[in-house]
Amino acid sequence: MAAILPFISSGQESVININHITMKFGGLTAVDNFYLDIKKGELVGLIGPNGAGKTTIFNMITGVYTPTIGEIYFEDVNITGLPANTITKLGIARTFQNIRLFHSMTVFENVLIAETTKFLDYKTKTLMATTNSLKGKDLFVKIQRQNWFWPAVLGTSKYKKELKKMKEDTMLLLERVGLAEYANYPATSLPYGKQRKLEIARALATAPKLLLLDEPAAGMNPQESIELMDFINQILNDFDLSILLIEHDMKVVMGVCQRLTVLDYGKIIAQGLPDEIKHNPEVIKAYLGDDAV
Ligand SMILES: Nc1ncnc2c1ncn2[C@@H]1O[C@H](COP(=O)(O)OP(=O)(O)OP(=O)(O)O)[C@@H](O)[C@H]1O
Repeated sequence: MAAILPFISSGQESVININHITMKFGGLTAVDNFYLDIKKGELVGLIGPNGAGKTTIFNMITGVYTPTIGEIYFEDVNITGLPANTITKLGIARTFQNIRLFHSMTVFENVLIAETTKFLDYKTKTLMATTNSLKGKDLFVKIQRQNWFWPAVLGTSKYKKELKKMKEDTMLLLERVGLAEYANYPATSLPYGKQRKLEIARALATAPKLLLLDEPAAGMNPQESIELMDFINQILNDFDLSILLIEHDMKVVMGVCQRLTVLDYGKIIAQGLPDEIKHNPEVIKAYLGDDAV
């Protein structure tokens, strides 16, 4: 096996430090002793064949799963096992492999609902995170009607002020990501590439410091992938972010990532710069099989 060179620290502050985490599902070890340190402003790629454990790592970072072994530190806070909504509030946002927009809402409303999560109380956030039967507008209406939250604030000047600010922030965000002209369009009427962009915009509305992107180029045509690369670079700079990117499209991975970690069967098989990874025999073997090396 080729040597795994440790990443040489740039001396910058870490945004996240993943400290040797393992995730077991019964007898299956989906992730085995995974570690990664991401610095502020970095864009790191997490790649590997299907089933390698990439999404499971996102699920551990975001609180969907608690690692069987190991710890995760976000800005020096141990977030291992914290509820997902607390982790969002601390500053980690994600997108999913399959687009998860609120279908019956407009572009504006999709971002507004994420803006509101900055203001909603714990119970409301839990409801949003756990309500599977309600979608889109129905969910929004239900949240607004909750007699343990909204009546207390509805009509008060504080609420009105906050709502006004949320709407302004939503419009500002849509302008910054180039979606303002579509604000009143139904979200699902947008072309596929723009729906992906909207999903990322919705994640940005929670003001993350770390953004996890799970296969954002999936299903995109070559032109949309090129635009996505520009967009990822733009938000990295404009929103003062760090990004961890899962992606199968190697053109996108090699085009935007500053360094890469490669997984196979839950284990790290290589870490390094894109050019080093491209020629790493272990990586070529994992993707193409023994005959390739
Ligand atoms: N909740 C779960 N229960 C049992 N097994 C699981 C669970 N979640 C994931 N796995 C298994 O863990 C392994 C890693 O899955 P994971 O989805 O993390 O891989 P991946 O690298 O993201 O794959 P892909 O590129 O296809 O999305 C797979 O064998 C998967 O079947």
